[in-house]
Amino acid sequence: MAATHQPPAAPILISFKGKDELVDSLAAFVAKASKESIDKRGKFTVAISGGSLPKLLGGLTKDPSVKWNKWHVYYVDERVVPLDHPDSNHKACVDLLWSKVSIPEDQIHPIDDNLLDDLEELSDAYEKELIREFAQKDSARFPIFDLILLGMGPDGHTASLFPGHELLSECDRWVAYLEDSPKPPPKRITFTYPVINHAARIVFVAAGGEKADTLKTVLDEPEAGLPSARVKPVFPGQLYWFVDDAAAAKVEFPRTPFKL
Ligand SMILES: O=C(O)[C@H](O)[C@@H](O)[C@H](O)[C@H](O)COP(=O)(O)O
Repeated sequence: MAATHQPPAAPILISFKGKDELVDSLAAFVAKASKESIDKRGKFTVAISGGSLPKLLGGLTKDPSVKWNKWHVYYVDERVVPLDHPDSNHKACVDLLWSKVSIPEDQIHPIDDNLLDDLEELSDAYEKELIREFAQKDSARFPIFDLILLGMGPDGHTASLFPGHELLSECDRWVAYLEDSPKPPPKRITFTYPVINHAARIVFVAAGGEKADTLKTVLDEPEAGLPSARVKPVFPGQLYWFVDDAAAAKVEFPRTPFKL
């Protein structure tokens, strides 16, 4: 189809004075994305990474307009630990987000923590969760999430896709595993680039001066190929960067004013 041959749209960089402004605007953006999807298709499919992201999404839980019962939630990457372990991304999201809102339990999709001893099975099982949600109604080769939310590590990694790792070139699987993550814990599963890049909207969220050098490299020198710079939405998807001024301090890439 002609549409898929279009080059990816340029990222949209939005920088906020401080974290509070970032949190409020991110909440408003996600609430709007959720409303648009629910109005159009009756549901909102979203995938979330770990790290500081669940906390930065906290503003959403105060928005009474969000129809949580239409949300279908997945994890972009997950640490291979029990679901009640302090390192679990699911646990962080439950504690900071899902325990405060009313998403039906069967619409929140954590990893199967009966399979922690077999990473191949664990990642296959998670891939099957995605197939159940996405593959029945259309024969698309990859899932198309309404929204994927990502963080970025100081080495430029995103999800559990790390610099120099062989998973950077994984193009067939939807969900892959690794046992050698440089960021602890070492065992993780992760969406691959094709899944991330097929989302309708991809939003990176990064705050704090310790991300300034990496953000500059990702946005001003994408050819350096850091994992976060390899996130390039397939047309007509759109990539956004929601950052604070501290993270954007060194970036020359043009900012776009925030508007809903
Ligand atoms: O589970 C994880 O470790 C991640 O999904 C990872 O990719 C994270 O999003 C970044 O490392 C940013 O983490 P911070 O937001 O905490 O810097």
